Amino acid sequence: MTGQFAEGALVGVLTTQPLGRVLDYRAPEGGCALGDFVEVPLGPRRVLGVVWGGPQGGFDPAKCRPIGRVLDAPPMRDEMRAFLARAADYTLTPLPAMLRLATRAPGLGDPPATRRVYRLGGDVPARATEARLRVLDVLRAYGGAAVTLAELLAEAGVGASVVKGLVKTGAVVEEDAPRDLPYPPLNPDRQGPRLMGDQVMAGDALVAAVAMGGYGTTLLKGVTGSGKTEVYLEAVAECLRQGRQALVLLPEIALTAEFLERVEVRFGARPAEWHSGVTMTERRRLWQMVAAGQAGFVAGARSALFLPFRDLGLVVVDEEHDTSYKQEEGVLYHARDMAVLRAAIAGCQVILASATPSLESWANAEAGKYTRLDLGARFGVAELPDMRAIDMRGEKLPSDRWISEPLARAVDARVAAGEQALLFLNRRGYAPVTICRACGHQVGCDDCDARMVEHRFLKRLVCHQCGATKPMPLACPSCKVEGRMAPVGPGVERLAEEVAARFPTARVAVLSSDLFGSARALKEQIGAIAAGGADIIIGTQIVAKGHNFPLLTLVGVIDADLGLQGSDLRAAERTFQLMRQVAGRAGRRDKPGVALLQSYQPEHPVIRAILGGDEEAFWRAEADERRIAGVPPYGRMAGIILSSPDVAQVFDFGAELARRDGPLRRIGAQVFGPAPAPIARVRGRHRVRLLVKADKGAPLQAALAEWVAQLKQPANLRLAIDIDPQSFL
Ligand SMILES: Nc1ncnc2c1ncn2[C@@H]1O[C@H](COP(=O)(O)OP(=O)(O)OP(=O)(O)O)[C@@H](O)[C@H]1O
Ligand SMILES: [Zn+2]
Repeated sequence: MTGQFAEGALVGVLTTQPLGRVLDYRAPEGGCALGDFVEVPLGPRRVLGVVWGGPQGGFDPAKCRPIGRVLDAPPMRDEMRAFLARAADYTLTPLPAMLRLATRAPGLGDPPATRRVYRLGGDVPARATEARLRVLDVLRAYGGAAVTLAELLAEAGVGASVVKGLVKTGAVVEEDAPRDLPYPPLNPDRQGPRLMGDQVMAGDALVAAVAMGGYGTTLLKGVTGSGKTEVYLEAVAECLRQGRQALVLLPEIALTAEFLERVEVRFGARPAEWHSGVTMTERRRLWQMVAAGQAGFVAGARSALFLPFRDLGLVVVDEEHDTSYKQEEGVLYHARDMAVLRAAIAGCQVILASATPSLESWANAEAGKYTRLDLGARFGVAELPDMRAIDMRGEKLPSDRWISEPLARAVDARVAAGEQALLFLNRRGYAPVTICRACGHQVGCDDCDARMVEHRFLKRLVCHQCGATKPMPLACPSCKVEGRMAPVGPGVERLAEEVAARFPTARVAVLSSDLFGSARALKEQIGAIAAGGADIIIGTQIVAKGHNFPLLTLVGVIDADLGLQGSDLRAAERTFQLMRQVAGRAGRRDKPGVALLQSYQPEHPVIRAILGGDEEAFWRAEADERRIAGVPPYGRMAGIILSSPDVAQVFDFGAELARRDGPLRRIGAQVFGPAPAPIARVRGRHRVRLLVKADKGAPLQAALAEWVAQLKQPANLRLAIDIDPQSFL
């Protein structure tokens, strides 16, 4: 049988250690097979690996050590190995780093067993100390889910004795639960909402594609509130009927309960969840069940793409334009692109859903590579919001106020009518800049080339680059004059002050990722707002991401010009997407909605396009510009980010790279730079960027690999290659 290695035979093992190559070992007693998860000795340690193929050679066979043991986990399938290898090639990532993404669950090889877990009991403790209440709060937040002691202690911030005390009183139940229970099955044949209008045709087309099997990508473009979710859930239903597995990627799965609830209504059970907020116990269970084919439907963050599906039949990338699909640290990959790659290898369907697709996907549909389905109207009686600009040049606001009179009056009217208004400002914290009124000094981060942002809620200044914080200085750090430090510009916290003063009787909620201790708390707040728990919502971009606030009828954008500054090639596209998404939160039920955009340049072509609503015209114009400039999606790019504590070294290395551009020139590619990165220093490391541009068909990765391999990197210099960069910071 292929893939079987008899005891003592040489085999190649890929480990998760950063060694850059596959190592040879001897098959253990009983032999091993291709794809087996194994534990191998590496120096004094034992590390996780996968049997990757035959021996690599180049080692003294006499010195090859035997594999420690074959783990009791379903072997990695050929398809997954091919996916990791292709993704590694595409992103120029070493394979061990890819394998780490695919093994992010604890205790992979542990035999099925029980573990001690804790959950809420019935009794109320007689003595309710603050620590005890915290424990109960955490357990309540997890609903019925069981939690390990370590997780419980960490989340509640208490000692083990507190939990043990609660177990004695009966308020907390301690039990041995079997690990890795299968997920409740979903019933695809339950009656879902009946599709209407355009939805019928789109749903039928998607169901047919899934039923036929094989690879294909569909761009499901539907205006906000058109029911894209209901439509793609029909494709999920068909996938489940076929007995295959479906994966839905969502940008903020940790934040929204609504999606899970809708799935439960449709299929009678919730999907399995995979994201950073999921407990380790649940992660392990999900990983195992996905591999065993006993989790039919997974809803997850981008990293769910690396789960070991046994029979993947459908991948949905919801809000496919969302910038969070690009991982900007560690392995630099775009989940949308990797979803398409994975599906092509697995032979399954992909649905990219959005009201405002990325230009990449739009162009792929234009070129006929993707099928395109359109939902042109909102579901039911709901209509798209009326969008208008408020010309801020005529408003003459004092420097510490940001809400214009027309917007304030509109808010008043909505609140008086018992409806909700959303004020959108994409800036966390209280004020983006703290300045000394005596000397003009702006408070910066000690380790980064960035200004510190005041967060009044935290009572600290925070660096949004490295996370460092410091107290607000009383005296200016530069001129030492006291009492003259002042905030400049608005963040959501400062806007909340203005709102409280201007609308004293309204109930105000601020939604910003940093104002909540956990994703769970933020999720609860979003649910409470949807249920009518606030009159005025102030939010950063997290409110733009696919939430349904049924009572919301007015969206006010505080600064519609914010994203238009800067030279990012996607500035226009991003602003267009964000504005139309935020506006799309208004008027999703029976009452019509309005979106008011405060702008100092209402005649700017992008603002005009946003208001005009002719989306196809906008994409066509944007596409033409990019085509002429030869930039993505009509040309290829790679960003090279060099960083080092030594500023001269990093510039010298960059200059040397630029000089030795032979491998790039051979494929007709050009290199620009080196230039200081827009954020020229982070965590004490100086950052320099180069940009490589090539024609669409050019073999960019191979040339890049050859190019950077010409130079030996100094030990303290880091080089990252960002294929198809989304960020240029
Ligand atoms: N066929 C239908 N029957 C009943 N309700 C529907 C139907 N289609 C859509 N809806 C409802 O309309 C609302 C909007 O649908 P949905 O959230 O799927 O839209 P969307 O296109 O994903 O919007 P967005 O892009 O703004 O996130 C939801 O409350 C949904 O339950
Ligand atoms: Zn910093």
